[in-house]
Amino acid sequence: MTSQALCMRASVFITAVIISVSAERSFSIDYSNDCFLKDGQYFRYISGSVHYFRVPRCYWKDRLMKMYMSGLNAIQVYVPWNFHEPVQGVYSFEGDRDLEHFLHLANETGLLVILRPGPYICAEWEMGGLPAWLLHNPKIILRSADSEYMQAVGDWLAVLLTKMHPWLYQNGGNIISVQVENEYGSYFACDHNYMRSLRLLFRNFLGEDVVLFTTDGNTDKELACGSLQGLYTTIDFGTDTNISDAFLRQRRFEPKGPLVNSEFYTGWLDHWGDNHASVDTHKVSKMLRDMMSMGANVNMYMFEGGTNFGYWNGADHDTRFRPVVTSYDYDAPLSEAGDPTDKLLAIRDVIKDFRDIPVGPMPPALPKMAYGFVMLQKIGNVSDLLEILSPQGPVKSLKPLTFEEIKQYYGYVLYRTRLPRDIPDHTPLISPLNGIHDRAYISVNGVYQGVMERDITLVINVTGHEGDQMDLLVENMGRVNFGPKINDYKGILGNLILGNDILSDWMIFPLDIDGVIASGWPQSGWKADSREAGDTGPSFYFGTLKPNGVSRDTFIKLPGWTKGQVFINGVNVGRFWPERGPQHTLYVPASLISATSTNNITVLELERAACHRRVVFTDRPQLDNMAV
Ligand SMILES: CCCCNC(=S)N1C[C@H](O)[C@@H](O)[C@@H](O)[C@H]1CO
Repeated sequence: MTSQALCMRASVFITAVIISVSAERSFSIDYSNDCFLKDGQYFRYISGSVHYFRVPRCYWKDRLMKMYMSGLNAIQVYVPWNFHEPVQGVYSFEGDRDLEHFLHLANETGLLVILRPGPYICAEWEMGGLPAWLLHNPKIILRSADSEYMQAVGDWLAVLLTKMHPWLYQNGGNIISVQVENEYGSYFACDHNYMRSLRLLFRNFLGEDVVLFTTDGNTDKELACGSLQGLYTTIDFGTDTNISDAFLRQRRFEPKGPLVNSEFYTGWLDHWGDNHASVDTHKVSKMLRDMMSMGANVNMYMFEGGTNFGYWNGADHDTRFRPVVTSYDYDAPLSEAGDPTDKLLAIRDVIKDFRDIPVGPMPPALPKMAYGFVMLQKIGNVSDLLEILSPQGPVKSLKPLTFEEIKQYYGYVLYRTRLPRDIPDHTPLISPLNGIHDRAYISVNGVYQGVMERDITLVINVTGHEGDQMDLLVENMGRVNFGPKINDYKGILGNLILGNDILSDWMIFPLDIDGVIASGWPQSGWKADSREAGDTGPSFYFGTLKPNGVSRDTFIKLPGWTKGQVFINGVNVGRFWPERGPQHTLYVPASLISATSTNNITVLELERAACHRRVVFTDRPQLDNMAV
C-alpha cells in the first residue's frame, strides 16, 4: 500500500475516532423533538436538589448513593458565593467546601449534575449566597448591572467557572446544564442588561455549547423579567399548581424544546415561629407521575435538605423579618439526617414506571445514638468575657456602627455605652428606625433588662443611674435571602434614644466567638462562675459528654433553655430557639462526636438558661407537627 493510501486510511481512522469521541460527549437541546439530547440520543432528566454546603463532607457519598438508588439520573446543586469567598479576593474550596470532590463523588455514583452558580441563589441561605462584604458601599445595587457589583461578580465567576469548565459533560465531566442567576423575575430590578452581562460571562468561561438556562416562578411577569434570549427558559412550581397551565406558560417563552420544572417542591422551608411545613406524599408522587407522563424533565426541590450549620440560615421579609430555622429538613424525601422516608419510597415507585432503577436495597438510615444528659456549668456573662472574646478591643464611635462597618459579618457584636443621667423610673429605650437588626439582649451594670427585636419589639424600659454601663449584645439572625431587602445590614442601624437623650459615645466590640471556641476555649482555663449571678442574660455554659466508644449521629435537645448557639468540640452546629420553635433539636453528625475523647459542649444562652442546666442527646429529631 502506497504511503499516500496509508496516510489516507490513518486520517480516516483518526477522523472517525475524533467524530466518535466528540459524538460520545455532547449535551444539547433538540428543538425539533422538544427534548434534551445526550450524546445525540433522547434524554430526560429526573433530578433532585442536594446542597453540599448543608451536609458534612463525610456524608456526601451516603446521600448521593441514596439519591441514585431512588432512581434519579441527575442532581441539582447551588454554589453559594459567600461560602467560598468569605473575604473579598480570598477563596476557599477545601473540606466541606470542596465542590470538585462533590462533583467527583456524584460522577462516580452515576449522577449527572445541573449546576446553579448564581451568583445569587436564594435557597434560604444567608443573603441568598451573596457575600455580605458587598454591602461596604451602601449605594450598591445588588443583582443589577451596577458596576461595583458586576466587578465583584466577574472576579468570582472567573474563579468558579474556570474550575467548572473541565466538569462540563462535553469536556468529560458530569455537568449537563448551568443556570444563570436565580428566579431573577422575582426581583424588583428587572435589569436585562444585568442578565446580558451574566450571559456573556457564562459564555466566556464555559463556551458556546453548554446548555444555559433560567428558572422563574409561574407567572408571566416573573418569566418576562427572568428570561433572556440565548438562555433556555424553565419554570418552577409545587403541588398546588395546575401542571398544564404551568407548562403552557413555559411554552409561551419556549415554543419548542423540553418541558422543565426546575424546582418541584417536595416540601417547604421553616421559619422560627412557624409550624413545621410539610407537603403530602401522595400529592407529590401523583404530580410527579403526571409530569413524567407528559415527558417533562423534573428536578425535585429538595431531595436532601440538610442543615444550616453555624450562622448560614437566611430569612424572608414579607410583612416582617422571618429568619429561617437551623434545620433544612424541608420535609424532603431524605430527612435532614439523610434517612430515607416514605416520601422517597413513593417517589421511587413512580420513577420505576418510567425508567430502569438500580437493582438492590435502599441504603438504610444511619444509626443514631441517644447519649443522654449532660450537666452544664456557667462560665460567665458575655459582658465579663470581652478580653477573651474581643482581644483587639472595641471600636469607638459617637454613633452605633453596623456589623458591615466594623467588618464583622456574622454572629454577635457587643455595643456598650453609659447612661447619660439617672433614670430611677422605667424609661423607654427606643430604636426609632426599627434599627435593631436583628435582636438585642440588653443589660445595665450586668443586670439583664430584656430583648429588643426587629419588627417586633422596638421599645424596652430600662432603669439605672448616670454613668451605669449599658450593654446591648446584638445578634445577626441571618440576612434576607429573597425579595427587595437582601441588602440586609446588621447591628444597630441609626441612633438609640433613651427617654429624651440620644445615646452616644459607643464602644463596639467585634466578637470572635467561633474562633475562640474553635481554639479550645473554655476547656483551657475553664472555671465555673460560682457567683449566684442570675441565669438570665447572654452567658456561656460548658459541659462534657464522656465518650462511650461509639460515634453516632445524634440530636441535642435543650428543654427549658430559651435561645442561643451550640458548639460541639469547637464546631458551631447552629441556632436553637425552643421557646419559639418549631425546631426543638439540633442535628449533630457523628463526625462531631468523639468515641474515645471527652466531648466539649459549649452553649451560648442569650436570654434565660434552664434552671436544671441540663441538655440531652437523643436519637430522634423534634420539629413541631412532625410525626417522630
Ligand atoms: C417564603 C418565600 C420563599 C421564596 N423562595 C422560593 S419560592 N424558592 C425558590 C428559590 O429558587 C429557591 O432557592 C428556594 O428559596 C425556594 C423556596 O425553598
